[in-house]
Parts: sequence; structure tokens; C-alpha cells
Amino acid sequence: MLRVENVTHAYGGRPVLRDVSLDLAEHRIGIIGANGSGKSTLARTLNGLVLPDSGRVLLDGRDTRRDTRWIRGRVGFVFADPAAQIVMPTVAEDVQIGLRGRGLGRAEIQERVDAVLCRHGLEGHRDHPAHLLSGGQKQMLALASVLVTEPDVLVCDEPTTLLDLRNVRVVERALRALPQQVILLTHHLGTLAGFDRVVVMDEGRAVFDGAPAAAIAHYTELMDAGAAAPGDDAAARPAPEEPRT
Ligand SMILES: Nc1ncnc2c1ncn2[C@@H]1O[C@H](COP(=O)(O)OP(=O)(O)OP(=O)(O)O)[C@@H](O)[C@H]1O
Repeated sequence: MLRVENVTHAYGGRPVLRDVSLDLAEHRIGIIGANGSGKSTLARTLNGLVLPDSGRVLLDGRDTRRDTRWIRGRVGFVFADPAAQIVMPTVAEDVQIGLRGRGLGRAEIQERVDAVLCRHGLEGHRDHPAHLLSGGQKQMLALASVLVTEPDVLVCDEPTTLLDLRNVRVVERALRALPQQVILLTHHLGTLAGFDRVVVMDEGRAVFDGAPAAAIAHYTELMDAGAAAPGDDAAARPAPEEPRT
């Protein structure tokens, strides 16, 4: 189980995570919050991409600070922009690269690559140049390239941000079907239906933690309150004039 213990983190002296503590045990966990609330930074602490300034992050009792390599192998990470994750010229090569150095034979590598491509609708694109895939296909490739390594936990940082609605659905379906634990950061609140738990981040703190509907209601209230904050005179502004004809 992933455990976040009293984690704080700052960039250039500016606090981004403030004493966050979470036990992340459920199968499907969402993390939502305003832009800049610290979601990505929190997600990155989960596999040691970001090490906390204080506090610690543990996977099954092992600290990301000490056992970074082991934890990276157990916690897969999918980024919002698949282009940042695709490193090889062809689809199959890109999936295969994650299996390097694991002492697997050629046949097993081939088998695992074929299986993951097939599961994610990319079997017909095996030798296709990866950069020519559509946005949705690139996101599926990024997902496949992480899943081929068989992580226990998958952390997805807004994997549907760049996608149209059809591809959002494709990625949602793929995530739903995964046997492993998924921790999903998203601004697509509908994706969280059926999740076990949703954490709301605000200004570096986990301010709500509960069922999806209650978490979304809390987040919506938070955003509405922010939109009508004192000093914001938007509500007092006169409505724009109708164009005259
Ligand atoms: N590498 C970095 N160096 C400096 N500041 C950073 C870095 N990464 C993030 N920040 C800052 O930390 C704050 C939190 O960023 P973070 O990406 O964690 O928020 P977020 O909730 O994921 O936002 P979004 O919804 O926009 O992706 C932001 O103000 C951001 O500018």
C-alpha cells in the first residue's frame, strides 16, 4: 500500500505540498483540485519522481527516498502529454524499451509486447511510426508502454486532457478494465464515476477525502467560493451590452 506521511514540498521556497498524509489503499482513487493546487507534485512523490522536503512516501513500507528504483518499477506513471513519454521510432519499439534490462528472453518480450498492443487496440500499428499516431492512439501507447512492465499501481496525471470525447471514453474504458490499483488525476470529473475514493487538493493540502459525489460537490463549492471571493467584483460588473442592430 502507498502511504503518504506528513509530506511537504516547496519549489524555490514556495510551498506546494503542506503536510499531506494519505493511506492510498483503494482500487480506484481520484485526485482533483484547481490548477496549481499540488496534484501533479503529489502524484510525482508516489513513485519518487519528486522527493518530499519533509515527511515520507512509502510503498509497502519502503521509502521512495531509499528504494527509488524498486518503487519506480512497482508504480507506473502516465503523463498528460504522451508525446513526452514516447521515445522510440515505432510503436512496438516504444513498448519494448520498458522491458530492457529485465533478463527476459526475446520470445517473452515479443509475447508481452504483442499482448499489451492487442489489449489496447494497437495491434495493427505495431511497426507504425509512433509520432504519426492520433492523439488518442498516442495516449494508449503511453499507457501500453507503462503497463507492459506490469506495475502494481498506475498513477495517471490527467491522461485525458488532450483528448476528444471519443478518446476520453477509450482511455476511461481502458483504465476501468485494469486489474491494478489506479490513482487518477483529472479535470474530467465524469471519469470518476464508480471510483472508490476521491481526494480534493487545495493550496497544497488534501482538504476533502471521500466518495466521488461528495468530493465533486466539495470541489465545486470550493471553486464557486473562489470565483466569488472578496475583491473579485465580477458579480458587481454590469452585464455586457447587447450588440445594437
Ligand atoms: N518543477 C517545478 N518547478 C517550480 N515550480 C513548480 C514545478 N512544478 C510545479 N510547480 C509549481 O507548483 C505548483 C503546483 O503545481 P502542480 O503541477 O503540482 O499543480 P496541479 O494541481 O497538478 O496543477 P494543474 O491542474 O494545472 O496540472 C504550481 O504553482 C506550479 O507552478
